[in-house]
Amino acid sequence: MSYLAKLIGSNDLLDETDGKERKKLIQQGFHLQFQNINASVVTKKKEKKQILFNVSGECKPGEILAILGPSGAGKTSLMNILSGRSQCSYTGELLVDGKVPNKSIRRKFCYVMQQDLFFEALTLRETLTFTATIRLSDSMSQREKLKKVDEIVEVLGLTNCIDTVMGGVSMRGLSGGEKKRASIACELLNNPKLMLLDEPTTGLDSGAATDLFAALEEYSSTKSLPIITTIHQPSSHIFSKFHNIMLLVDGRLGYFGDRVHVVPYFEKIGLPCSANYNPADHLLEQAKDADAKKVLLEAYENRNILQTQDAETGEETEMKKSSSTLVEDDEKRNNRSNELDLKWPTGFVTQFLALGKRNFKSARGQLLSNIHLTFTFLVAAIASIFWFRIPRTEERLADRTGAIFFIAIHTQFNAVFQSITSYPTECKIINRERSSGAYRLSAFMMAKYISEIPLHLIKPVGQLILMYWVMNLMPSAGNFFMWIALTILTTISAQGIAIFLGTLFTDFKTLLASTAIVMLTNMLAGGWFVRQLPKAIVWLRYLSLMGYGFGGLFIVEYKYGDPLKCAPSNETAFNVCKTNSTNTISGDDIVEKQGDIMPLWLNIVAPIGYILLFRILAYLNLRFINKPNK
Ligand SMILES: Nc1ncnc2c1ncn2[C@@H]1O[C@H](COP(=O)(O)OP(=O)(O)OP(=O)(O)O)[C@@H](O)[C@H]1O
Repeated sequence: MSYLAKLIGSNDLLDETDGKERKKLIQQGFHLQFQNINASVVTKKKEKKQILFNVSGECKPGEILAILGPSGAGKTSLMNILSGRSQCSYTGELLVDGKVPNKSIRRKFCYVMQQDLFFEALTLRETLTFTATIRLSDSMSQREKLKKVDEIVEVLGLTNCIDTVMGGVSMRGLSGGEKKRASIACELLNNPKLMLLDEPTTGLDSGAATDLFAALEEYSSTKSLPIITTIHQPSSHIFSKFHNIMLLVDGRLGYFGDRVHVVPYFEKIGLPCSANYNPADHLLEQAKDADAKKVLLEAYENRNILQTQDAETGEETEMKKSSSTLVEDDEKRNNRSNELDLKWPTGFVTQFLALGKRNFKSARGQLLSNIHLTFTFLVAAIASIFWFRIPRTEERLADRTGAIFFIAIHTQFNAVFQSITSYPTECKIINRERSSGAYRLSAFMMAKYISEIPLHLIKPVGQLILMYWVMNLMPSAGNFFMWIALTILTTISAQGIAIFLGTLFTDFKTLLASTAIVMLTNMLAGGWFVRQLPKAIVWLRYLSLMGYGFGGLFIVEYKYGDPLKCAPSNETAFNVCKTNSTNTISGDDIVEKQGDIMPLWLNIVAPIGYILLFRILAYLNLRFINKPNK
């Protein structure tokens, strides 16, 4: 039995759970109607470009609507608008069961986008388990959720690759077709009431594509689920599964109506399709041909399919009644997206734990990869060679201070740049998940802040353990543990800067450039390279995390360490060496000579402030400014 046949046979897939007693319900899907959708984008040259022109249509429960059209016709743009995730500006009307959809209705839309996005290092099982844990109601036990995962895996034919990593740019994993099915599986776990599929056959061979649509057709009719799909070149077999066809030609409607009427319609307008020729191919050829396009658009302008259909059924839809008054614009849409809706499928704790687990697994693969561990060890080894067993003497004071500064800046640069490298893919996935209302932002942020900390600490602490003894830093347990504590503090606070910048700049090149500028300023203001900052920017010293990191280590090493042996009296830079009979320089003298070193308490309190400040700023930025499209 093919996986599609099994899918058809699975009655459980969309069952709702009601407390202890699980009732099998036939899922009644939504009736989606849209009218006069006009959309435009602003090009790089700052010109407004209209990409959709008065596009109208509908999809009833249990029907499959296929949106066809040549590349660039506007199919994906329309799908983005219907799913509520469009970034372009648009006007028009969209109704679900006769009402403007709110956030909780939109959460029941599932949208399988063209690009499959996953955390590369997670296996398919981990990915689906995460989705089930977070998207299926808390009233289901984890065992039931896992059972559902198994069912979906089986019906979608993914059993053989369940323990394969998802893969992506940096590692190989699932094939394209498997990833597409994995995307569908993730969405099915959300018990959708409307399915939107953008090019679901990409990466599938013709047999698998046919199977997929056979299943979708059956699925749609048994669950009364409306499915809207874009598709490039369906075979005639797949074409026969569609109930309605929408043909887009340069953003305009070339045809919208019943699939069985499409061939007679084309014949009627003078664009006949040869017998035994795939109607889908014919439609696309006409939509590309300059002369045929004109005929198509003119013919369609003089016809209103919705009205024709209504005339056939004798019904007047609410959409038609309200079309002249209910025109949705960007402002209304934004207001609507701010509506308070507390109906999350799962509670904060479930979301926090699941997100923390996923984040940990995903970051572990990246932060503790062999290449990173080798790099960490090599840096520690090279630094240890350069600063090998520095004697506690005045002659080597500059070298010892240089080693302290190196450790302070290396810890921070490492924490920041390692954090930002994962953002480009991570941000896209998270925006997509937030758009579909998968979890609370607060649960995500808390999970991100906490789950990654141990991973971020392993390398700097490991490096420090090696370098501390080889470099001959103050040989006392108290000092050593203070160094470890300060390194942990510096790492966590630097990670906060990276998280904030990552939420601020979504484009990776901009993120990289701005991080470099922030870190350079941070370093220059830190009091090592420039001792006397110009008056106008002296305040930067108080913002420099590098300065606090360096200052803390400096005080612990000198002030709370053994004194240094003086240089010969004709070479010493310390007056105390000329008068002091012990021939040593105390930590206080060194701190005083260095100048511009903040007290230890401030070097601890300020990074703690950074930890909180940048994490709060990152949350507020994602909450109110860099919001995903709803
Ligand atoms: N942000 C944007 N800036 C400029 N042009 C855009 C933008 N988004 C979409 N477009 C343009 O809008 C038109 C429709 O794009 P869309 O991706 O919807 O087409 P499509 O039919 O889905 O194409 P394909 O089948 O190749 O995916 C194209 O001409 C595209 O270049």
